Amino acid sequence: MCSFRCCMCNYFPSYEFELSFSISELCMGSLSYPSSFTQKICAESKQSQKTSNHIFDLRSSLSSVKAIPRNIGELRSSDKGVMAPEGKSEPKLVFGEAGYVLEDVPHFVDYIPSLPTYPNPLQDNPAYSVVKQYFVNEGDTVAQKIVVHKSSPRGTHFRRAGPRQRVYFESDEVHACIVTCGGLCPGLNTVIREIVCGLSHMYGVTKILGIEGGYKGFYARNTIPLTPKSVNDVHKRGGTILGTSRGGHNTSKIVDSIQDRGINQVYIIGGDGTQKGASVIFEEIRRRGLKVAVVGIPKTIDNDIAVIDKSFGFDTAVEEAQRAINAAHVEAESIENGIGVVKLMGRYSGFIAMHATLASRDVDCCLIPESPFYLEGKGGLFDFVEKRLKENGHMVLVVAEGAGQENIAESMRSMDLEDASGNKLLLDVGLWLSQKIKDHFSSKKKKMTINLKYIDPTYMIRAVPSNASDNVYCTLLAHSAIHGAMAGYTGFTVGPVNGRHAYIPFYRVTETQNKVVISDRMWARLLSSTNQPSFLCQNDLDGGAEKDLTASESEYLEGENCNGHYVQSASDDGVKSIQGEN
Ligand SMILES: Nc1ncnc2c1ncn2[C@@H]1O[C@H](COP(=O)(O)OP(=O)(O)OP(=O)(O)O)[C@@H](O)[C@H]1O
Ligand SMILES: O=P(O)(O)OC[C@H]1O[C@](O)(CO)[C@@H](O)[C@@H]1O
Ligand SMILES: [Mg+2]
Repeated sequence: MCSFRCCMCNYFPSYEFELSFSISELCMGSLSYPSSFTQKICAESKQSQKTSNHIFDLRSSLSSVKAIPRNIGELRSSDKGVMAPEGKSEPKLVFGEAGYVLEDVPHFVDYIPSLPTYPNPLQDNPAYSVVKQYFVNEGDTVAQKIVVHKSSPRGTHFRRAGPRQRVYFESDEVHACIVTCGGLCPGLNTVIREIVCGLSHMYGVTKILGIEGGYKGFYARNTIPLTPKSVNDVHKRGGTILGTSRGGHNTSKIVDSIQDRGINQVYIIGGDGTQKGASVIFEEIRRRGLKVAVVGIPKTIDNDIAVIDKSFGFDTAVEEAQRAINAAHVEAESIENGIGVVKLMGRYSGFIAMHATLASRDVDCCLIPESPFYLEGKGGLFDFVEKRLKENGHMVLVVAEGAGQENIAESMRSMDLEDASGNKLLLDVGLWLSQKIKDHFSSKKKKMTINLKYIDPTYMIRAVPSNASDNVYCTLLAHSAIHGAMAGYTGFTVGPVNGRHAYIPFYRVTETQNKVVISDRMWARLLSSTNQPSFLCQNDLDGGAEKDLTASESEYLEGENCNGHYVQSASDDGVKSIQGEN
């Protein structure tokens, strides 16, 4: 016998359901396929003249599932979770009323039946026991889209992050590890610190290992024991105390190492590549049937991770960029026809450059990868530089490192090199642009004296410690990650969606990258603040036909998004769903 509560309306049947289905149906099909188990339950509720269309969340009643007198030993190997034919687990979708969809994250019970649960030790923690309703309701979900119309479907939701009433680990059973991968980012040490302190102070965990040097550290480097004492002031330092790397993701060696060391919670901090790696590790762990939670904490200075509002360290980087822009401005305005050029990070997206420009107000022109630009001719960059110099006597130009890569490749031999993770190595747009501007103004035709200073603070803006607001954000991320792992969730990335922390399945944050949408209001704000040309209609300005946009150019023009970025939805119709707020 087992009882359920509807996760939409809290409907709680006054009778208990006879469990006429097998435990494998329960563990496999129910949450993923509403057409199977959920409908079965709804049919039961109809029979008893109760309201229909309830969505029953089995998690809330899994402790009672344990008590079902069916033998777990009956499980066949095919019962170990919902696996797609190629061995990859399928998305867990729960459908509700009015177009509600929950894109749920995996849970141990999906592939390990009959796990015991324990009361959450937080209920006895003096710091938390005073908090009214500290535990989140099992059915709480976070909407991906918050700007809606009367008739809009309710749309995609993610499971709300936070502590649960019951946990799937006893404190002394937990053996956690933390690894940092990819490039540096302000706040890495804060996240490490808060995972260690959170596990220790909230859940009484004592065994926490740091994996040195990124993914390859699992099988090729030493580990460091981490304690609240050893990480006490690491948040004051930039970088990562664990070290990081690119490349070296050997799934079976990594999972062997996890298994051999008896690790059962893996916290993986990194960008899109890292989250892809974490997803593969999760799949292998699930295939082996291990009770190991794999949790991703999204990190990237570029702020291009899909679904989440913002990545940690981004604010710090934008703030640090102000120092370089200020220096460029001081240099430029102190000399006749002074031009300050500042290169900022942003491999495929221009968020840092866009925000740093908007924050500064000293910038005359911002160039980003999403907005192609041209140098010569009417409406081109040279024209604009000359105009600004004539108007103001100086100018500041901010360029994201990924901008204008096609222009550079056209004028010099591109070598198409990649780093160890397969990311394209960029040509130095700052140097190239500075040289082009110098050449243009010193040409016989122009003969205009300019004084150009090129500042390249790219690594400086990501090597600093995180600022106060990023520190708070890192704490929330770490805590949400811990609560999720303790509650038995796995295979997820944690992050804020419209301000609420949520558990997001790996595939949603890795299937696409956020980009600045140049037809959006945020980019329009930048254009109106700098009063720079949009560089979109060279042919128009030259009196020719409208410029044919390439596929990638038109992608950046699609949709309206007030935060200036798009997220491609996983919906079948392929329509881009826009997240953001005014
Ligand atoms: N598709 C993938 N499958 C498995 N592992 C991957 C994949 N892509 C990247 N990785 C691994 O993830 C780690 C980090 O990847 P990458 O160097 O691309 O940085 P990132 O996490 O994207 O961070 P950032 O680019 O913001 O610095 C590397 O060790 C790399 O081998
Ligand atoms: O650390 P590396 O390998 O030099 O890579 C630099 C890249 O990493 C990032 O900081 C994050 O992806 C990018 O902005 C930059 O292009
Ligand atoms: Mg990356």
